Amino acid sequence: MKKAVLVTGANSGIGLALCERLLCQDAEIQLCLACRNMQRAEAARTALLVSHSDAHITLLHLDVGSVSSVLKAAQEVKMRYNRLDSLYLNAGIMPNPQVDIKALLKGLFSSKVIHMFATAEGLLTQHDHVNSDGLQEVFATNLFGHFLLVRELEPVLCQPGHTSRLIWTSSSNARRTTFSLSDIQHQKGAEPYSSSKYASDLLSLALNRHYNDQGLYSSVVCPGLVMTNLTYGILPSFFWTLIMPVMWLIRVFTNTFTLTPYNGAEALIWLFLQNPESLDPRAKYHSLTSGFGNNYTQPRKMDIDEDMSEALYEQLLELESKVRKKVKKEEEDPRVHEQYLHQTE
Ligand SMILES: NC(=O)C1=CN([C@@H]2O[C@H](COP(=O)(O)OP(=O)(O)OC[C@H]3O[C@@H](n4cnc5c(N)ncnc54)[C@H](OP(=O)(O)O)[C@@H]3O)[C@@H](O)[C@H]2O)C=CC1
Ligand SMILES: CC(C)CCC[C@@H](C)[C@H]1CC[C@H]2C3=C(CC[C@]12C)[C@@]1(C)CCC(=O)C[C@@H]1CC3
Repeated sequence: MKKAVLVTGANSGIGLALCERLLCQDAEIQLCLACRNMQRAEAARTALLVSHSDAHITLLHLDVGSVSSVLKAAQEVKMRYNRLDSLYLNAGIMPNPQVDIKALLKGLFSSKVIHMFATAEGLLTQHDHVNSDGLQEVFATNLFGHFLLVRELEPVLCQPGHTSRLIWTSSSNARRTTFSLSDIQHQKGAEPYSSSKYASDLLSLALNRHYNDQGLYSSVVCPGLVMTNLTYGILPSFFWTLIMPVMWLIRVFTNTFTLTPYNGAEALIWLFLQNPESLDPRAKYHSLTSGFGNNYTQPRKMDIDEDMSEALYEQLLELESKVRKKVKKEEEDPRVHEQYLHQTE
């Protein structure tokens, strides 16, 4: 039976490299690229077909940061597939990032320099905003849209007698101190990216608790520091190219500077090849690249606890029920959405 695999944010960076590597692993898979921009999705499909001309690759329009788009895309997936074997929750954003140069210089001369390069702790802030659903954009894209997608796809992910897997692209930037159960959308702080990634670590644990008995398993991955559109939004690409030799040197000490999307996709591919039942729900699987350029995957325990993950899960269920009610009302009377937008302004 051909495996069906769906990848969100598949048109560039780690998502696209993952698709390429999945096709190298198993040329028979039915691969679905779920993207918000269909032109970029088509370009990615064309690029993949150059090296895998017989591959079965379909496109799906999905803006994971929009509730209505997620619901529509999920309907489409349920029509196309009886079962999904793997769902990669990879799409992600880091809007308006700012590097704290002072903290970077200070960190360079401290004993925590390696930790700083591996996690970016204390180095990065972002400016987030409210989207048209009235949600914080980073939370909506990196976490909530994906949560809603999983919930909607339950019938194709939880098939009797089969196991399916969810694989979240999290980050080493995920930090407990940036996340709060009293502000899960991170409306108040300046580190929405870190908060959303920490929330995905917590959510993965909760999903395992609630869905393992239905054959659905969830894991989280850290791809390391990878040169993609996301990192080119932090510093311009010419700067990264200029300091590439410095980064190769840093890689000798941390192994987390995977640098290329191919290397960054290592743990995502490794998980695809494992029996999901054998995986540790409390581990984050890191893509690592040695100083000699060899790739490997390493599980590391996450700083998460069951109570916090359950509390987040309950809040997400509540929010899900609210947005579903709103969508239903809007379907009945489109003016409700306009009123709602005025209220959130
Ligand atoms: N690069 C790095 O160093 C690291 C990245 N990550 C994570 O890896 C994942 C992939 O990012 P990366 O490859 O680096 O960056 P890219 O910007 O190259 O890829 C992000 C992908 O997500 C898509 N995307 C963004 N917003 C949406 C949306 N609303 N709906 C659908 N798709 C969307 C983008 O589409 P579009 O082209 O239309 O913008 C793009 O395809 C992210 O979750 C990121 O947080 C984690 C750790 C380190
Ligand atoms: C000499 C250079 C290596 C200086 C670069 C300093 C910083 C811009 C980077 C150091 C650690 C990096 C990092 C990320 C972004 C760029 C750095 C802050 C991420 C936050 C990118 C997205 C992630 O999910 C995790 C990365 C951790 C490390």
